[in-house]
Amino acid sequence: MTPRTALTIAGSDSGGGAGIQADLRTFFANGVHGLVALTAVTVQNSLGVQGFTEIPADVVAAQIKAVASDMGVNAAKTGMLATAEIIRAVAKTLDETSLDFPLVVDPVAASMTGHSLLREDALEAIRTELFPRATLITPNLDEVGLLTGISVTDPESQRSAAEALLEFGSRWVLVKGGHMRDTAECVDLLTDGREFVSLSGPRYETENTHGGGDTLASAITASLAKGASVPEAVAAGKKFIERSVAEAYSLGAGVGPVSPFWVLNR
Ligand SMILES: Nc1ncnc2c1ncn2[C@@H]1O[C@H](COP(=O)(O)OP(=O)(O)OP(=O)(O)O)[C@@H](O)[C@H]1O
Ligand SMILES: Cc1ncc(CO)c(N)n1
Repeated sequence: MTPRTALTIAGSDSGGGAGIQADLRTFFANGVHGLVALTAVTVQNSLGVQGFTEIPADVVAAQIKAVASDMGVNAAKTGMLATAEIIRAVAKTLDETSLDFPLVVDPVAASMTGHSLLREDALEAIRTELFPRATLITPNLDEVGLLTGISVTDPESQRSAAEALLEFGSRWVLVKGGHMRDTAECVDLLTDGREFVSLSGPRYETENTHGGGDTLASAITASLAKGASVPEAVAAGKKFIERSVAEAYSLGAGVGPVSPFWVLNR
């Protein structure tokens, strides 16, 4: 049987734990065929990002057109987009394909070690060009701060930030709480302005969370590709990332990756 398809528009992580590598292994683990529009090649390992080179914007656009016109896209996600020019090309191409698939925008600004994955001015382009086209956006707390100026420290500020982010035009917002390190639970807040869903799970004691945000967003995208509603897809994504953090492994001298391998032993 032909599986559903999910498209990732994102960068490559030479360390294999984040970026398109995280997306493809998560799509596979969720029974979805992964399609790729590569935006950048990063040079990185467990210690951080040493640099990146972006793919020309017209080549990013051509990759999206090639797969969308021939293979069909059931859902898509964006990760590292590198430059404002690529972001504009992605927005234009998504409009031109005029396919009605759900779009998850993970506004990746920096790696977890703090290295920038976006040229200056590009986060603003994600906000203006992609958020209005997004079914769901999935910022972490650092990205929430950059986008809204709100510093999330508790459930009230998490809710205010979610409401402020909705103003940028996406249908749903998921404010991830992984970076609120002094809480016993990891609480992510999902809202469309009417429904507020607090997704709570244990915070595992591990330093190895490389690729966690990408894995969550791609697990959500895979569920959307299979026809789930946004609340269903986010709940499934949260379960998926929880197990993947619980089974994260050390690799290299720095931060190891979250692991989707647990699905092989189910
Ligand atoms: N230690 C942990 N234990 C359990 N779940 C976690 C842990 N850390 C993060 N998570 C969950 O992982 C997902 C990603 O959250 P986070 O806020 O860390 O995003 P992120 O910063 O984009 O990820 P990263 O930069 O690590 O790729 C969220 O669902 C969050 O609740
Ligand atoms: C290529 C790439 N995309 C996203 C992230 C964020 O996890 C990363 N470290 N590298």
